[in-house]
Amino acid sequence: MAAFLKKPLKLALVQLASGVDKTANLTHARSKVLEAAKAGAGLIVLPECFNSPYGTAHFPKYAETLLPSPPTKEQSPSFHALSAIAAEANAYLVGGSIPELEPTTKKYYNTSLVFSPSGALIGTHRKTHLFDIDIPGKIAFRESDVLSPGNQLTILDLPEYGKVGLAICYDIRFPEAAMIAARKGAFLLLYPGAFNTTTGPLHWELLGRARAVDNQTYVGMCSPARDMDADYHAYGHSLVADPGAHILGMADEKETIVYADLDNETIKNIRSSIPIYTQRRFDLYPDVSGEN
Ligand SMILES: O=C(O)CCC(=O)C(=O)O
Repeated sequence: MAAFLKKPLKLALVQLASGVDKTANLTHARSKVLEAAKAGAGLIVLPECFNSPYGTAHFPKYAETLLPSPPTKEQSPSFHALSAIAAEANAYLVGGSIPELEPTTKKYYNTSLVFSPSGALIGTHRKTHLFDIDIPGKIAFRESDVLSPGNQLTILDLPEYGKVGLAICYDIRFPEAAMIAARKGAFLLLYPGAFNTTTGPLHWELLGRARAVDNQTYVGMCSPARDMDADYHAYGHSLVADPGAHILGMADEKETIVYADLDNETIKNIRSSIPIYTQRRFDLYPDVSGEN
């Protein structure tokens, strides 16, 4: 069986406590990422909207311009901060997400930026499924009032380790993209995400373990810490599930770093004991084969 994960990897999910001050948030993110790197993490993840409050009212105020790439420091302080932090940490860094303003179309996106240990941009993901829900009496949210959806699935290639599927928060509810990333050889599916105190207890862990068991890959979900002074209360509970859907580590709602050691053996073992990879009937469902 092919090695999906070329060598063991320590993953770190930084459940960051952020406030309204972007510069302070970036400085704080740096210290937590360096802490994770010092603990041996080779891949470090920040949450969705890690340097701003989460919410439609906040997206335009905090949006940065990323195109044409590379942006100037004035256009995107977060791009430059993340690049420098990745290089200083000497680790892969997933800059959870930031609100992005596309300068030509004037559209806003919820965009993740990924940097290599040398500080080079190696991938971006614009959230493809926007968080538009209405649970009467509980929570109504319409990202699409402000944001536009991205139109591409994202699979990162980390040369030393292997492939990682990347998507953002509500994207996790759509198993098709996860399945395609797994079929293309991803060992890990990563979701920076800010669930809330209604859907979080109901679905957060369930969805993480479901994507893991569907695909027999590792899954990492990285939330902001909960801020009761903010208008949106993130669920927290950043977690890592293994390819057998065991929880390797999970936070509560406070700021912390969740670590997990990932290896190829675990993927191989689960795939040989429950061999759904060789039992699939793509003749019955060719459109989810990942071959298209
Ligand atoms: O799917 C959910 O319940 C929450 C999603 C969310 O908070 C988001 O996409 O930002």
